[in-house]
Amino acid sequence: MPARFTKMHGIGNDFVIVDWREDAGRVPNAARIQALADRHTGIGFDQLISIEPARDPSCEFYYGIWNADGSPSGQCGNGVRCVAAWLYRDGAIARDVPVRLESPSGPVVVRVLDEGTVTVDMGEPDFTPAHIPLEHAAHATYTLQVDGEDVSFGAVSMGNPHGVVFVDDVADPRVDRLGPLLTAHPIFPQGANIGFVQRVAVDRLKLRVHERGSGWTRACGTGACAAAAVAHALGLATTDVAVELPGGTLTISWHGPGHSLWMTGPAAFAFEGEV
Ligand SMILES: N[C@H](CCC[C@H](N)C(=O)O)C(=O)O
Repeated sequence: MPARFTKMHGIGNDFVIVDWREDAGRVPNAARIQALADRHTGIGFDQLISIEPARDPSCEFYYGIWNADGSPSGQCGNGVRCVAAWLYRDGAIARDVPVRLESPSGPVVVRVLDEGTVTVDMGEPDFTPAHIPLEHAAHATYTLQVDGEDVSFGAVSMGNPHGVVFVDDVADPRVDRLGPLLTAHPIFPQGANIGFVQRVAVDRLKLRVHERGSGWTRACGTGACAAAAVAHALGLATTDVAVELPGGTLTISWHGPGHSLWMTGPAAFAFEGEV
């Protein structure tokens, strides 16, 4: 039986959204996800995202997240903005009202500002190594020998694992080499999304992310959150930061430990389809 889907993106990080509200608890086959994610022989996407009935009674809906390689994830920042926009267009949630949605790593709160803009309370960044997870004692920054050079990075969980490397120029070819090596490094037992941050100003960062399970993407919402959180924690960025990714800019606001981190940005519809 053909299945309907909606193709969406958050500043170029692209998704297939499937409505499984009548179909709770499906666990999609990794090989099937890989086939659909293929940009030549499938639909093509960075992540598959399902909309399902909430398991947590305090939440309105649950959303599942799978990378292009079929691996699951605990959070997707650009994706949850698209889920909110999808539910708003469907009439399932209202505009300008905080709505709790349940991710695999726990609840977040979304608010649809207008058809194409969503703000999200992403919860508090978690720097505890065991929660990232990261195989190391807790430090402000970590240093690894990678590809014959010392690489320093910050590490944080936004519900999924992130490493954050500060560089002088995100266009440096060294970045292309280090991304996959760090994503797969054993210090991250579940892999990691690796962001390379160029500090343009105290309130403006340039960012490229090599995503676990999907590779280089045009944007990574949790990656923007992680970059802003690590930069703020290291005293390199203020509380309100514009994060410029290849696909566009996100606004991140974080007032430090004990506070939620807010992410605001676009969500766009591309097309509907059946597969
Ligand atoms: N690749 C990520 C999931 C998608 C994150 C990204 N697309 C975002 O917008 O946060 C992981 O395996 O944790």
